Parts: sequence; C-alpha cells; structure tokens
Amino acid sequence: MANRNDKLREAALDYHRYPTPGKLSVTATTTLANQRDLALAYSPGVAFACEEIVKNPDTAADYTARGNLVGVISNGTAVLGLGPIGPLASKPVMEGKAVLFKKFANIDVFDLEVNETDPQKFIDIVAALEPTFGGVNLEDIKAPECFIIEEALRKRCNIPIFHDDQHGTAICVAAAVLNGLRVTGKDINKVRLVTSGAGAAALACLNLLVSMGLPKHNITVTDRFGVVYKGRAEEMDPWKAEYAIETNARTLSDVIEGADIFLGLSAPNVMGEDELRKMGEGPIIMALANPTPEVSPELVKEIRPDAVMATGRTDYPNQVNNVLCFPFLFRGALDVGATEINEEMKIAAVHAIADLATAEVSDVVATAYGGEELKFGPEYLIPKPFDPRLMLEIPPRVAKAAMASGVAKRPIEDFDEYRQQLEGFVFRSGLVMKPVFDVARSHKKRVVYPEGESRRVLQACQVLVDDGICHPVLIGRREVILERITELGLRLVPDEQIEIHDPDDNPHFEQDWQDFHNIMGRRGINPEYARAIVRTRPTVIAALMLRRGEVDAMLCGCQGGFLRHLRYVRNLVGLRKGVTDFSTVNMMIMKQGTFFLTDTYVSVDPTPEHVAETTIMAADVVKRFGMTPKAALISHSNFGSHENKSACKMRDALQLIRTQAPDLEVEGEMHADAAISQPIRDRIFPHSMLSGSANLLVMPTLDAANISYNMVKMLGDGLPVGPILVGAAKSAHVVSPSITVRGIVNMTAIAVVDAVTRTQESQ
Ligand SMILES: NC(=O)C1=CN([C@@H]2O[C@H](COP(=O)(O)OP(=O)(O)OC[C@H]3O[C@@H](n4cnc5c(N)ncnc54)[C@H](OP(=O)(O)O)[C@@H]3O)[C@@H](O)[C@H]2O)C=CC1
Ligand SMILES: CC(=O)C(=O)O
Ligand SMILES: [Mg+2]
Repeated sequence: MANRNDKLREAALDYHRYPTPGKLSVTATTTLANQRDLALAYSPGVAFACEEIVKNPDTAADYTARGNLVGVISNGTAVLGLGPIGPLASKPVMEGKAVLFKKFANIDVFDLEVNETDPQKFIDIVAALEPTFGGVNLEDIKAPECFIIEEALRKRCNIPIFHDDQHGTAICVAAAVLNGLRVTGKDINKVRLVTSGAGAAALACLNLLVSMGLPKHNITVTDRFGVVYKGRAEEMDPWKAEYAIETNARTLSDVIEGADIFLGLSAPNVMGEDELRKMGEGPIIMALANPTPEVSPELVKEIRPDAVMATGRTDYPNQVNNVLCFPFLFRGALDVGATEINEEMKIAAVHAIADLATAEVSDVVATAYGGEELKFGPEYLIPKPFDPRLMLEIPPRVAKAAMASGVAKRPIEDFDEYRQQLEGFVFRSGLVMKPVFDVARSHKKRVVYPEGESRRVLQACQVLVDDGICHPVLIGRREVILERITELGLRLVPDEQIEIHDPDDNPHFEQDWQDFHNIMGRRGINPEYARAIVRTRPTVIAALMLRRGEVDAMLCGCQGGFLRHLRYVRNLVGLRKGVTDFSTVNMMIMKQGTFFLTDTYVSVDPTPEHVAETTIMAADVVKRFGMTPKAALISHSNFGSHENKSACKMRDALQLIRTQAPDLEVEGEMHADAAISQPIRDRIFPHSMLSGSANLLVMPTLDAANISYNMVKMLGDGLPVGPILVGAAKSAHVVSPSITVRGIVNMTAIAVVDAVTRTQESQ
C-alpha cells in the first residue's frame, strides 16, 4: 500500500508539473490576426460592446464571457480533509475544480485563492467581484464561517452563490441516501442517522435530508469533541447547535448502536471495528472524508458484509463526490441566467442524479455501457462521474426548476434543442471513449498481443491492468519481457496480472503448427513451412489462439506492415458470416465533434456493395460509443452533380444501404463540407434525409479515406483512435506501427467491447 501511494504521489506530482506547471491556461476564442481584428477586439470596437452593457447590463452575457464564467473562490481554511492549509496551498484543488467544470460541463473558471480569513472582509472581496462572474462556487471554506459568508453573499449578489462543500455534497449524499434506502428497503421517515463531522458538508447534508423527510430527532451529530449535546461548551456554533440533543452519551461509539446510516464528513479512520459491529442491520455507511475515508471499505467488507458502502474516492464503488453535481448544476443555472441556485434547483439535481442510477438505460446508452455496469444495486447506487448522461439529464432539470421558481433571466424556449446542444458537447469532449472503457472494465476479457516484447505494448499493459480493462496475454520471449518490465519501471506481475506465451518455449507448438497446416495446407504451406511460420510469426500464434477461443480478442500491428498482419487475420480468423471483405474505421476526436472515417486501410476501390456493407458495419461501431450514427457518402459529386463511375458508385451504394438498413440515417453522394454542415447541405439539397452534422464519413476509395484521415490528423489537432477492423469473424484488430501507448490502450478497450458485443449477440 505504501509503495502504491509513493507511485501515485510521484505520478500526481508529475501530472501537475508537466507539460506546463499547473492544470489550466487561458485561451482566446476569437481570431486576432490583423489590424481590423484589433480594431474590433480592442479600441475602438470594444467601446460599442461597453456601451451596450451600459444600456442593458444583461447584455454582458452576449458580449463577454461572463455568462459562462464561474469564480471558484477559497480562503483555504478547510481544504479537502487536509484542513486549514491556506490559500496558496489550496490552489491545486481550485485549479482541479476548474478543470472539472471545463471538462465535464464546458464552463470556464477563474480560480481565486484569497488570503483572508475574516468573514466580513472575505464577503466584501467576493461581492466586489460580482461583475466578473456568471456565478460563484465557494470552495473549501471552513464552518461556521462558510455559513455566514454564503448567506451574506447570496443576499448581496444577483448571481448564483453556491458553497459546493455544503450543497454540492448534500445533493450527491441525498441522491445516494435515497438510493441506499431503496436497496436496503428502508424508509427515510424511520431511519436513524449518526454523523462524524459537524462542518460545512455534514450540516448541509443534514439540512437537505431533513427537508426530504428524515426526522430531525433521528439524527445524532458527532465531531472532534464527540457527541453534539445540549449545553456542550466546546466548539459550538448556532448551526451545529441546531442538531444538539439531550443525551448523556459522549462518543461516536456510544451513539452508533442500532444506527441505519453513518455519514462521515470529517477525518480519516474515526470509525473502528467496535462502531461497525454496533450499527443496525443492513447499514448504509458513507465514509466521505477526502482523501482518506472515516473507515476503509476493506474493513467494512470484513466486519459488515451486509453494509452498503460509499466513499468520496474514485477507486472504490459508489463514489459520492460533489463532482457529480457542481459542473452540471451550474451548467443548468448559467444556461438560463439564474440569479441564484435555490432549493427547487437543488432538489431537481438530487432526483436527476438518483434517477440516473435507477433508470432503464436507453438502447444507445446500453450499447455503450454494456448493461451490467449500470445495474442498480449495492455497488451502483449513484452514477459515475464520467457518465455522459449526467450532462444530458441534470442541466435541463435544473434549468426547468429555475424557470418554474422564477429565477431564470434567460429562460430556455426549446428544450429539445437545448438537449441537442448538451449532447454535442458530450461527444465533442474526450469523454467519448469513456463508455467503452466502462464496458471493457466490467467484462475484463483476455486480449492477446503478438508484439508482447514491444515497450509500448508493455507500457499500455500497465495502464490496462491498473484500470482493470483486460487480462493481457503477451507473446514474446519471457526473459526479454521481464527485462523490459524492469527497465521501464513497470509493476506488472507476470503469471498473475499478465500471461506470457514464449514462442521459444511453446508447449502448444505441435497443435499450433498442425492447426496452421490444416487451414493453409491447400494454399501451398507444407508441414515444414508451417512449423517455421509458427516458430517465427507471433501474429500466427495469436490468431490461432483467438480462433480456438483461448483469448477473446487480439491486437497486432504495433510492428510490421498492416497488410502482412491482415493477411494472417484473413487466413486464420476469417470473415464474419455473410460479410464479403474486411474494412477499417478510424475515429477522430476533434474540437468540432467526433467523426468516423472509413475505409482507411483495406479496399483500394470498393464496389457499391462493399461500400454499403462497410457503412452498415461502421454504423454499428459508432453505436458502441453511445452515438447515433449519421452516415454521409462522400464524393467529388454533390447530389448528382457528376455522372462518372465514382459518383455513380456512391449513389448505388446509397440505394443498397437504404434497402439493407432502412433505419440508418444516411445520405449521399455529397461533398465533405455538405456532410458536416447542414446549412451548406440545405443550400444544395434541402430535402436531405440527414439532419445536423454527419458523424460517419464514408469515402469512395482508399486514397480518399487514407489521405483525408492523415490530413485531418495533422492539421485538425484531433485525437485519432483506430484503425478499428470490421468484418472479422472474431475481435481481431490491426493497428498501425505509429500507434502510441495511449492508442494501444484505447484500441484494447475497443477490441474488448467488440468481443463483448459478439458474446451478447450470440446469446
Ligand atoms: N466526498 C465529498 O464530496 C466531500 C467530502 N468532503 C470531506 O468532508 C470533510 C469535511 O469537510 P468540510 O465539511 O468542508 O470541513 P469543515 O472544516 O467545515 O468540517 C470538518 C468537520 O469535521 C470534524 N472533524 C475533524 N476531525 C474530526 C475527528 N477526528 N473526529 C470527528 N470529527 C472530526 C470537525 O469537527 P469540529 O467541528 O469539532 O472542528 C468539523 O465538524 C473533509 O474530509 C472533506 O474532504 C467535503 C466536501 C465534499
Ligand atoms: C470533494 C470536496 O470538495 C472536498 O473534499 O472538499
Ligand atoms: Mg471541497
């Protein structure tokens, strides 16, 4: 454990230090390329924007970044569970919150660490900053000052003022408690709850739970001085006193007897075996102190296997952390120009979060998540932070609550359109790979790598093992693999976390060469040559293992030519039933969205039939990412503008697709710009059956596909993933030799999901 922490510490410090210090920078959203831009952006043009705001202050949301800008503001008096470490040392946390706002909800943040512990002065400072921000997220300010500060600022300011440690935490805790009660079959009106902690987070959670029906007299609060009882002198304040009870009990151990819920928002390891044993039947244990919980999940599992357990950490089930709430709650609030975040909006967020964990998942999300992962129960009480549905469900419900409660200055008129905007963001962000990782993690298939000695493969295996994405099977010389694991400082444990198949010491050699000969004997491969090939071609061994079902997927191609590897896949794994040939799909995650291109590697000049087949198979790949495929058949011809062979091919392919896959949204033949831009398309062909931007771009030839893929990769600053091989009888993928470690990790997850989908289809 100590070693694991040292490694994590080192990795975390590097993460913060490189490639540039910290986690944030400010980027310009407009071009400033010439004298005219300068005249618009700055003097004299900027004055017109100022004058508009003088006339109507609300237009600041139109002419400045304010409407999407949140201040994350702290004085560093209660930073995580680290205590009063001060504003400067709190900066990594505030930068971290800023990154979460941006990545999860596309909200810009200035983090402000203020050297002021006097509540009144702090209030004056923040209130004076109101013109800068569309909202303020107060962070890591200790109780009881945080209550005074938030209350005063809410009165003084006309923008949302939200102390995240109080209400963000309370919203997530309330959602988890609601669902925990569902799982344990208990009634919120009857349960008894004991806290460890009487600070910002704990008291806000209690207030919200009481407002949702938990009887106040069923609550016992404890803190550093033990039970909060009537008449206690130490460390009392009016907010804590609200929960003081008449009792002679003085310690957590005295009051935990028979409790249904333990709510820890205090400090590490305050709960021991004794307290655990005393809790009532089927207890709900929320040990939410960061970074170390009040009691470890391992101890709870050992002492109370009947418990439902949550922590604030990413590395255990049921992470109850305010990150599930604040980005999405603010998204909804900012999008309607809310003047505050009120109780109605908070309750809307509670139910949105709670419902997500219990909701039947849609077909698209089910494909993306693979069912099992999202099954509501003791280990899945609350959605995961990377669940793209958080962004799709919470903001609209918060926005509606803001409108209904009369605090929305810019009400949303069309919620369908709003939802589409949110969807656009989710699939533009790097989050697009996340559902694939979640499915892969929940199935943990066996993946074979013929280039098992490759340093990139070994580095990728470390990530895959750490993240529980697959069980790697490496083909390579054992001593070379072990040497490289040491040389690269990896922690892979051979024969436990990874399996090694040494071709120089292959116990299945006889079977391998005979299998190979049986398949290839009538294609000019005699027994002697079969033996030589099996001895020297790891891809052959891998393909045979896949064929025999000893592994679930294979990933090759990190070394050597694509077509050479594909030849072995073709011969030994073969084509899927009913498919005429292989094709490849490359995914490109760009700022503008995520796009899939096909066929980038295999067919030089596909027939209309093959274009149709490829399009339909590629559409299935798109679905695995939780996206609805929208296919465009790309050409130099725009809706019949040319009559040559290539144009006609794509036109014929369209007809075949429409017959074979009538539900697929597909259109063509068209220029690439018309495929991506509806306005451009509408000018040429207003009756197009494609809506919005296509996400699957089907190219007429290998030249077109490969050239456009490489060009976009280099010029478009996109993140490429692939090639994803379609058409194989089993999950076999051939990557390109330039693939990075991250690329191997991504492709492995895709290969695992490919294998999972096949298993599900065959059931
Ligand atoms: N998972 C999540 O989403 C969140 C987790 N947290 C975690 O909750 C904890 C508290 O945060 P916050 O409320 O903002 O901080 P505060 O400083 O406002 O409150 C801390 C509370 O914990 C109590 N406490 C401290 N040490 C002990 C101890 N050894 N035994 C019992 N009680 C103790 C304090 O007691 P006293 O009043 O006597 O000083 C105080 O009531 C932190 O660990 C933080 O990381 C916070 C927000 C969100
Ligand atoms: C999660 C959080 O905000 C905290 O631990 O303070
Ligand atoms: Mg905090």
